[in-house]
Amino acid sequence: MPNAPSPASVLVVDDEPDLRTLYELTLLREGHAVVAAPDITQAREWLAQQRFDVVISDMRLPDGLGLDLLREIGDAQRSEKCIVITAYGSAENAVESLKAGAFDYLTKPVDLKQLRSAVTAAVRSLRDQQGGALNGAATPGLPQGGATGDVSRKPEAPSSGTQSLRRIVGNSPSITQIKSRIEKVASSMAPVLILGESGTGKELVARAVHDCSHRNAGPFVAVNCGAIPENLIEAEFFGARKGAYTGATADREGYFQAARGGTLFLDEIGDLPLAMQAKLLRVIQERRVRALGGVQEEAVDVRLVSATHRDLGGLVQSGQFRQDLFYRLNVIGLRTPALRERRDDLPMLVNALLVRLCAESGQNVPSLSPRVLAWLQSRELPGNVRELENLLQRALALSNGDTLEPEDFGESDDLPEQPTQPDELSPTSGHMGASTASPTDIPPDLQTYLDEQERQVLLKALRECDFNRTAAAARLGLNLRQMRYRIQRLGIAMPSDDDDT
Ligand SMILES: Nc1ncnc2c1ncn2[C@@H]1O[C@H](COP(=O)(O)OP(=O)(O)OP(=O)(O)O)[C@@H](O)[C@H]1O
Repeated sequence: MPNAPSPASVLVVDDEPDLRTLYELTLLREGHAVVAAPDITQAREWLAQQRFDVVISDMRLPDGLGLDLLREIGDAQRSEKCIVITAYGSAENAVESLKAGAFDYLTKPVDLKQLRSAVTAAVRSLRDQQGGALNGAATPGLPQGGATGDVSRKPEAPSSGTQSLRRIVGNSPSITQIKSRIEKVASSMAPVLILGESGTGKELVARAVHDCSHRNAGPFVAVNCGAIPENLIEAEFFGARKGAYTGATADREGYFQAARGGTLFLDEIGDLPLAMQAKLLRVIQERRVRALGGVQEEAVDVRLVSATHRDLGGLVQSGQFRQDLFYRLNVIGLRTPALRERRDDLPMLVNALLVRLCAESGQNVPSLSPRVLAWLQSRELPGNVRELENLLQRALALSNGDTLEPEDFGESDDLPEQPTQPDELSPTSGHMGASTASPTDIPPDLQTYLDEQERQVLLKALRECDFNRTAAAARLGLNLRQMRYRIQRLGIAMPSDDDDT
């Protein structure tokens, strides 16, 4: 991605006069307007007078920590993007700064190229949040003394980000929460670790983090750490020079180089061999990589997002995963919920997956027999959304009508009995029409609509009572006989015929 810097106002805080001058000159040469302070007290004075785009602060200052300044800026809900400079090897400070809201950190001795690109990235992120408008404070020539707009508003995701977030289907609190976390954390450089069972959408979330960030015009490189042969892993990650190993007939880039200016998604990070974990840690600490067989190191400008379905904390305990790497990767933690934790999202997910699958295969979207939904609701689906997607794909392939029936799923053993009541949604009502119709819509078939509502309520009660009919009946103010009758009439599949399973 081209790094054309947009002029910005920068405050540099460092107690070493030579370094201060070096940073100032470097940034002035980029066209930024720079002021400098030797300590926190003077930095506060500058901040009281005007708003900056970026604040670069050393961690250790004569009258306090750069982290304190960072926290003050955060507490005051100011818009400045902060970059903290930490001593080499002080991983804790860097992680703490990112957790406290720093946009990025640099390690001493500061590489000037990295300084320039960190500032450019910070300015771009700020401009994205401000809707791309270069306002008054962005113009060099300080002081401005004015506000740069409403800093407390939520950063708005760029349009690719909005689309990416829309792809994460669901209305349950856990999904709403993860989407708003993605928007919040996207703008910084802090590493993100996504934990969740297989098929819960970890890659979707990783992509949304990238698409919502100012790096979205850069590449998103996804790597499955468990799928690379151990002897090739270093070359795959860091690149290799010609002749570095048998078969390396030309220089080649690694994932880190390919993701330059963008995001590197390390999927199944729990499967990374220990030797490679040490090398990855070094790259994160030093922000530089050296290709296999290469002499020179090169700076990397990559945001890391990792994911695993494994219990990473447990792997740390058993010595299979380095604690220091875990700490580095887990600056921001996100958790994708299992499908069983958000059963109410199932109709919406089925709907969205059917639309997507049919669009991909050029099919018309079929209607869905309500028995299908009841059947799906009663299944455990340990493979989560991916399993649901596979089931629907198979049903689409097997079905030869306009309506998907449980029989199309090819697993007749545990299918509910065909109810005697007409329970099919008319194709004109659209698939899922009855279950998703809002109460203010007039349903095309009142009985079907009411049955579907009743089915949803019964299923919810049954699930909450672990499919114990007696308990679920009590919750609903019914007796057991009434409950059994309704279960049978609505064709709800139960895990067992026993009343008190
Ligand atoms: N919330 C969701 N909304 C829509 N589709 C989803 C959602 N979650 C997952 N999917 C779909 O399910 C499939 C699996 O998702 P994804 O690959 O992101 O899961 P994962 O957690 O990374 O799985 P694994 O751990 O096995 O790699 C994809 O086709 C994805 O589009």
